[in-house]
Amino acid sequence: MKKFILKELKSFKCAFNGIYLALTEAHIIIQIMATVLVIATGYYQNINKTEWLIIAICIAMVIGAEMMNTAIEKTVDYISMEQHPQAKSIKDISAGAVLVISIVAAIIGINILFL
Ligand SMILES: Nc1ncnc2c1ncn2[C@@H]1O[C@H](COP(=O)(O)OP(=O)(O)OP(=O)(O)O)[C@@H](O)[C@H]1O
Repeated sequence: MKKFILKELKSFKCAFNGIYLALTEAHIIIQIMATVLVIATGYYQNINKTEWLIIAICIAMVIGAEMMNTAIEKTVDYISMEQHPQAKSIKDISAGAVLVISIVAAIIGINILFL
């Protein structure tokens, strides 16, 4: 049991290190700045509990997707820095996934905060 708990704690430590590493990435820093703006606007507009929860899901989806995208980009670059159509497809699809989530999050955010 003790071994299991120690292993879980180590996994948590690695995951927190992942968050720390992500915070050094330009795209993530921009997402964090956007998040601060959204939260400030939420307070200003005095949105209700349900709206805060929906906003929280959107923020987590966008930042989580951006972190996954960064991990995929780093994996591709780690395997090879060589230019290759397959590497381009992988990175473009991954970036496209972030875009899809960001567009939906923006539509939801605009509806809750401004309409
Ligand atoms: N090895 C590669 N082979 C072919 N095309 C690539 C390759 N690496 C990147 N690209 C193309 O360049 C684009 C930008 O790649 P890059 O790795 O610079 O990502 P980015 O979105 O600019 O993120 P970051 O600024 O974090 O590096 C990719 O979406 C892809 O179209």
